[in-house]
Amino acid sequence: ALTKRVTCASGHITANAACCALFPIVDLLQEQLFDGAECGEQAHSALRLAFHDAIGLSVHGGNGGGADGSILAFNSTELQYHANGGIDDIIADQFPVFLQTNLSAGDFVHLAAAVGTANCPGSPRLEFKFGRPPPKAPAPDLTVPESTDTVTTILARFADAGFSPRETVALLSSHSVAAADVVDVTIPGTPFDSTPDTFDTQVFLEVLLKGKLFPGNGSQPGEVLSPLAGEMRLQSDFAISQDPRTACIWQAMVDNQLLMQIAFKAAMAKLKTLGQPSNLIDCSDVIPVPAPFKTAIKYPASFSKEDVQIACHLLPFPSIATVAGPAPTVPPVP
Ligand code: HEM
Ligand SMILES: [Ca+2]
Ligand SMILES: [Ca+2]
Repeated sequence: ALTKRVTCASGHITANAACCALFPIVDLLQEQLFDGAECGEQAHSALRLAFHDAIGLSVHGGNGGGADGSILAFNSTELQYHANGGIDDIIADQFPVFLQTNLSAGDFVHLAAAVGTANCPGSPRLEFKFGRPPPKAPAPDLTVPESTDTVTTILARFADAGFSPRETVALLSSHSVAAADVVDVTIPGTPFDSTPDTFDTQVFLEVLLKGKLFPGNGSQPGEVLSPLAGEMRLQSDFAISQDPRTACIWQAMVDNQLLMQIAFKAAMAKLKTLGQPSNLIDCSDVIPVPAPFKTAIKYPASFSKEDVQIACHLLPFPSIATVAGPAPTVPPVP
């Protein structure tokens, strides 16, 4: 089959001339938002922002415009919602960059998420579709799930936005490049796995390890015992890992980088276009190619299969090596 190719004035090659305008914006994002293509806090938060924007939609209608950038354009409303705690920082970082572009808020938020995620080694190269119209109104409150919610509530909210339990677990791969600032405000930047700068399956393993401690100021709402000093475990991640509706999907991700990449990429493609016109232009080739995850995941030092709270008995548990030495303390994301 013939693939259409356009060479932009800048020399970049893309599938559609309309995408040429995006290459300089990708460079702008890398320089001004992502500290020169890092998988750091801004990249993590740009991904979270895309989720909190897009999930504001119901397939039954009347619940917001989905992936429309409403969270950026109507931030004074949406930032008041409890579930958007901590989102103020990335809005403040993105807004001045957004104003230097002529993109719609939706295109900006979802381009930034794809570029930021690409900075994380091991991530799939996410799609980017171009041409979202400006958002019409803020999303209503209570569309974003919270870590205090039950699995039933969470799966019902995702289903209402069009996602199956399998897609929901796939989207939670994002917690491999993630940290919490507001779950326990005494320990900002506390990651959900020991490798928050790598998009690996470490989070699916570590959430299954026996909990021992709370990393900061005791037990907070939406937090449960973590296996490692310096690591935060969300109650919702743990509950989803143990629930019969999701446990085997969760466990299947452990040490299966390719499955995670394929499932996350597909679910994100859906998320990033929720509620948007079907005639968006495919500009996926403006997204940088992520570095590969070259090694294998390991148990953190001192852990082994003995410590895994296996909740799926239909699948064999993969055989995984252990890092040598004493149990680590996971450093915060700076
Ligand atoms: C059951 C659904 C989910 C719940 C309850 C949940 C909850 C949370 C919470 C409580 C935090 C920490 C916020 C803070 O204290 O600063 C967080 C961070 C994060 N979440 Fe989720 N989340 C869910 C699903 C998702 C999805 C679907 C995505 C993306 C596709 C996502 C991406 C992220 C990222 C990247 C961060 C880290 C942000 C940063 O490090 O700045 N989450 N999530
Ligand atoms: Ca929205
Ligand atoms: Ca990780």
